[in-house]
Amino acid sequence: MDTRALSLSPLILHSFENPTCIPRSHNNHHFVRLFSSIHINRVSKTPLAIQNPSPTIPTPDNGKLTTPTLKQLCQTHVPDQILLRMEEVGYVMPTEVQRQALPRLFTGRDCILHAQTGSGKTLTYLLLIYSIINTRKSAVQALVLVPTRELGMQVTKVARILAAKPTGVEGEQKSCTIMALLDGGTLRRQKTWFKAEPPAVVVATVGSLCQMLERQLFSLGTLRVLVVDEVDFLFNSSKQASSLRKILTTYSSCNNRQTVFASASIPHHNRFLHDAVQQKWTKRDVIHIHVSPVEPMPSRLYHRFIVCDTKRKLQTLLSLIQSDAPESGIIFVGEQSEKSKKAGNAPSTSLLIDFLKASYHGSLDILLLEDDMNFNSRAASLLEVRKGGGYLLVATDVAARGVDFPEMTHIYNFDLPKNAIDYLHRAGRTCRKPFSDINCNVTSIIVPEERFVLQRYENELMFVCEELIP
Ligand SMILES: Nc1ncnc2c1ncn2[C@@H]1O[C@H](COP(=O)(O)OP(=O)(O)OP(=O)(O)O)[C@@H](O)[C@H]1O
Repeated sequence: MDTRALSLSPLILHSFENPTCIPRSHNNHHFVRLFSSIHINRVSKTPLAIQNPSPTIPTPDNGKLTTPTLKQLCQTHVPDQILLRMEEVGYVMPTEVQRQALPRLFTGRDCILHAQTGSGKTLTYLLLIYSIINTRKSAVQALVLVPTRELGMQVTKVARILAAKPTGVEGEQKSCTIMALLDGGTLRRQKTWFKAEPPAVVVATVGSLCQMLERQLFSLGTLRVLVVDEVDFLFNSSKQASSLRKILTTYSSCNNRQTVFASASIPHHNRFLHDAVQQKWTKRDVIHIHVSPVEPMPSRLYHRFIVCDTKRKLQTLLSLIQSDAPESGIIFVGEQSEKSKKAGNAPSTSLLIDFLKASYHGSLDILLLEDDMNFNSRAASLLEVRKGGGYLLVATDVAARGVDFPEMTHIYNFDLPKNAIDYLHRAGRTCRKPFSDINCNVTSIIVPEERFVLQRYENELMFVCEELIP
């Protein structure tokens, strides 16, 4: 998968329009900033090189141009109660994706939201949802599709935080109801809820939603906004892709709804845009908002690797943790193969947990999150993580997509991810505080034969990995 060729295409078009701006190096930060806000209408193949696409507004006192606050960006679109709440929980200035996307989303255009991990895509689409739904109407008006239960719980939580009544606001205004319809939940309660009064917003995993739709427990006929988060992951999943297609075309129509696809990675995005229109998943004038196309990972993220032989990997990891002294860290481990399971071997996650419990004497708690755990144990691990206080989370890629761990400072790839996209999402569990200047680290522990694999990821994602000498 050559992600680089595709993510560079906007640059090539822009450089063509402005021959004096052709960059010398893709790692040049000035260049990255200069080109961070280019938009291309790929369907009509019309390059729209917009340097500053969202409004800058004059301040009343001195007439200088300044960046609008989130509230100013949303003011005439999102209800005041949500805006008050948004500021109350600390969302004051927009992140780059919010600044670029919100004015366009409020015009009703379908959109592909393509921006770095931790850049604030969730708040972007939730503000769109709140700008559209009518809380007095008793119907499902917005649907957010997510790949995992963990991400669904997180999105539901943020949506409910925003919908809660702001402090000091009196009155009986009806607040927005948000239902989580996620794998591993019991659908009985949701069935009763649907019958009594349908929620305005549903956050769902594809499997659970389809079960409800197939049993005709509700329909998507009243849908006004459909968001597909981690869209590339969902379309890549053999279990979920065909159901997702059905939701996009059979159960609902793109003419009745505004559709948003979001992810930090949309490989072959030109092709995806083309397909989205052809298959009628979106309307023809869908826009692609691509923030930082030449810097797909946050610039505060430092990438390192250390080479050792397989037998020394555990000891090397321990030495790294001791010298880094992370506030919190995730140790990513590959999933156990079916062959290894059949042979009765213990999974690497268990071996690692046992090793750390025996050899690590620091202050961090050691936790586990993997696919094979039941949903309750997974939720318990996440709850511990969210309490804060410092932990080392041993995890498979179930923790790599979308999950927000704001306090995370270090990622360790005990096993290399399978591809560059997985590297990007694992790395993206750090550097998740917009406007912070704290640097974070991703360290891969590799055997000599894996150096070329990591090199390939560096080329595809355009980052430099520094070697640590043991
Ligand atoms: N305007 C803002 N001001 C302050 N914090 C923000 C703002 N917008 C988002 N955040 C915070 O930034 C963090 C990352 O946001 P979010 O989870 O939406 O990232 P994302 O773009 O969806 O990342 P990923 O691609 O990894 O899913 C969250 O902790 C969120 O609360």
